[in-house]
Amino acid sequence: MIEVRDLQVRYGERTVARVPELDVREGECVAIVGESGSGKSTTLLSLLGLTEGAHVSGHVRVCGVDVLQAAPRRLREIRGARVALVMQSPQAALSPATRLGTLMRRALKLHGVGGGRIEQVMRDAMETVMLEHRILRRYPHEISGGQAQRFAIALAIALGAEVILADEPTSALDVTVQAEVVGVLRRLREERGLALLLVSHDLALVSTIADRVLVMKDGEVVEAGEAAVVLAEPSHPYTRELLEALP
Ligand SMILES: Nc1ncnc2c1ncn2[C@@H]1O[C@H](COP(=O)(O)OP(=O)(O)OP(=O)(O)O)[C@@H](O)[C@H]1O
Repeated sequence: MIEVRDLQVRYGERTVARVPELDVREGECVAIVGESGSGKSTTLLSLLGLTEGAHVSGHVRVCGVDVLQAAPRRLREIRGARVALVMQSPQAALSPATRLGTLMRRALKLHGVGGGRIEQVMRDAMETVMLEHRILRRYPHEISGGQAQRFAIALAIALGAEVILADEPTSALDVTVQAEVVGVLRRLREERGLALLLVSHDLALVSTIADRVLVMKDGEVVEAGEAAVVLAEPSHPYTRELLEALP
């Protein structure tokens, strides 16, 4: 679903991310970890051609689309519908004066889901993320951070996403709510075969969900491999440092 080779993202003269190789297949979860400023978000955004003002080179294929060569129209087709971006605080991205149900209905219409099917698709998506249907009548400021995160995931599912790119999806949430959101993501990849690329600085979270891990520092991948191996026997001093910093 995601295939990256020799990705390089530059802002002016400065290279902020270099990723030699990154693959995420159906039903897999790969995590990118590293401290603030290490290039994690830049890498994630470059997969959808969203690094405005950057010079991006290499090979990036997402859901069969050659992202760095594709026409804007082709990129818009995968953004949102086939590839969903889930950010740290989705509430900020939701229109404050629009009820959640209206917002989801509009998104579905925009992506061509037929009128008769819309209500059923919405019901199924809300059920999948374990949100009560009545939440759809609320405005974004009337829901909690965990509910907003699950709503963002529900929207992705309703639109038929095959890939979820999640940037620190749980870092604004308290521990029990984090576990709920992670549970939803885990189920989606197991039951629906969604591919999940997760950016996080939280190694405890990563260890519970990721198959593979890329560790980034100063824009470079310093270590990559099976999550269980990297987290149990880190070979790079920086990964050891990250692990030692765990509470
Ligand atoms: N639009 C931009 N113009 C110039 N530099 C940028 C731009 N966006 C990001 N950068 C730089 O790229 C580097 C990597 O940033 P990035 O946001 O990818 O890091 P990160 O690992 O995701 O950090 P965080 O966890 O804080 O989000 C940073 O030094 C940042 O200043």
